[in-house]
Amino acid sequence: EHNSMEEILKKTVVPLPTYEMREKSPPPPESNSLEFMHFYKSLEKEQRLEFLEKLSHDFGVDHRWASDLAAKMLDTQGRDVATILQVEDRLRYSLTPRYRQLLTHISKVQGGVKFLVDLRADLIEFASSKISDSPHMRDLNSTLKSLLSEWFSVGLLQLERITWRSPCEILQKISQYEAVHPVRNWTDLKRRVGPYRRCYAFTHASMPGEPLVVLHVALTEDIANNIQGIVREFATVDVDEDVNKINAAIFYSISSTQAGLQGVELGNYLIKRVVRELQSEFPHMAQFSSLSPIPGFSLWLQGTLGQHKKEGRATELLSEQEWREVEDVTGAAPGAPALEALRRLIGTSEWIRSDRLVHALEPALMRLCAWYLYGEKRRGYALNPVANFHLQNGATMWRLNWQADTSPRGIANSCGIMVNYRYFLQETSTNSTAYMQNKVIKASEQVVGLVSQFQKNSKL
Ligand SMILES: CC(C)(COP(=O)(O)OP(=O)(O)O)[C@@H](O)C(=O)NCCC(N)=O
Repeated sequence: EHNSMEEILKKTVVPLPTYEMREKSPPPPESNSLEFMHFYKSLEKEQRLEFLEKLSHDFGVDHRWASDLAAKMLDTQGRDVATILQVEDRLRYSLTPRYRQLLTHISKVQGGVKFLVDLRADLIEFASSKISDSPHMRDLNSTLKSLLSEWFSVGLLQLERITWRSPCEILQKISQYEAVHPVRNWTDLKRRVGPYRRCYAFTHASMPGEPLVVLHVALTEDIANNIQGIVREFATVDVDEDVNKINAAIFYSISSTQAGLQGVELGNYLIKRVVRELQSEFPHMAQFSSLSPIPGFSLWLQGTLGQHKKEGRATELLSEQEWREVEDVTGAAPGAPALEALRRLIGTSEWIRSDRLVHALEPALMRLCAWYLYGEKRRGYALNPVANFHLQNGATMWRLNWQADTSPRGIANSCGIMVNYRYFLQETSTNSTAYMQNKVIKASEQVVGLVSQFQKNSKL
C-alpha cells in the first residue's frame, strides 16, 4: 500500500525542469494527472491525509537550491540591474514547490479544477480539525489557494440570474444549497425567484451547472427589519413588480457551495456584482443592505450570564429594574435564582411567550446583542462570523432589529434579533481597509448608542 503511494507520487510529480529548460520542457502526459486524480479519489480520508503529507513534505521547495541562489543573490549586490534581475528570477523559480506544476497540469484536464477545489476542501478540513498543522501542509494549502484565486477571479466568473425558468437541476441546487433560510417546498422556492425577489449565482466554465455562491435578494420599499415578511409572505407569485415600490435591495441569504473555495472571497464579489446589476435595472435604487442572522448570540448570552453569576456581577447585565421584572414574572428570588431563571427561559425560548418579559427584556437583550456583535472579538476581528464577513466587505453595522426573526430557530439562535449590515457604496472600500488593517468597526448611531449603554452598565 505504502509503496503504491510513493510510486504514484514519484511518477506523477515530475521534477521541476532546470531554469534554462523551464519553458522548453513539454508537459507530462495527461495520463499522469488522471492517474493522480483517480488514485487520490480511491483513498479513504486518513489515507488522503497521509498522501497529502507525503506530497507536501517530499515534493515541495528544494531548500538547498533556493538557499544557494539566495546566497548568490546577496553576492550580486551592486552589480548591474540586469544581472540582479536574472539572479532574482532564478531564485524566484527555485522557490516554486515541485507539486505546484502537478496542480497546474491537473487544472488542464477534464474535471481537474473541480478535483482541486475538492482536494483543498480536504486540506481545509484537515487543518481545521487540527489533525495536521504541518508547515508543509499549510504551504500546500496556500499554494493551492493562490492558484484557485487566479482561476476563480471575478473576470472569469459568470453571473447567472436564477428564475422560475431556470433548469430544474439549477433550481434544485439553489434549494439544496440554501444554508440560511431553508427552502421548504416548491411554493417557497417559486416565491424566492418570483416578483420583488432576485436570485443570482456565480458559475465557472470549469464547473458547468454548479452555482459556486448564491445570493438571495428581496426588493423592498425600505430596508427590511423582519425576515418573516420576506420568506413567509404569501405574495401572490404572479403579480407584476411595481417599480415605485422598489427602493431598496435586501440581501437576506448568501451561501457559498464549494468548501474548497473558502478564502477566495466569492461572496464579497457576488454582492458587489449584484449591486451593479440592480443599479442598472433600478437606477433610482439607493439602499443596499443585508438582513442578517446573528448565529451564536443566545449561546454567548448563556455563557455570559453564567460567568457573571459566578462573579456576582449580574447587575452589570441587567439593571435593578430589569431584574425585578424577571423576579416578578418568574417568581424567582433576587440574585442567582433570578439569573438562573433567566438563563433557563432564554435556553428554552419560553420567555417569548410572556409579553411582559418580551417587553422587559428588549432593552437589555438589544444592549447585550449590540455588545456581542461590536465588542466581542476573535484575534481582534468581530467574533460573530456573519458580522466579520460583512465588515470585511466594508459594510456598516447599521441597525439591530427586535423581533426580526420570530421563528423558533430565530428565537433560539439570537433571541429573535437580526441585524442590517448596510452597504454605503462610496464607503465600502474605506471601511473594509479600516476594518482589515486597524480592526475598526463602522457602526451607526443606534449601534454605538446601545454599546455605550452596555458599557455604562458594566463599566467595560
Ligand atoms: C458567508 C459566505 C457566503 C462567505 O463566503 P465567501 O465570500 O466565499 O468568504 P470566504 O469564505 O472566501 O472568506 C460563506 O462563509 C457561507 O456560505 N457561510 C455559511 C452561510 C452563511 N451565510 O453564513
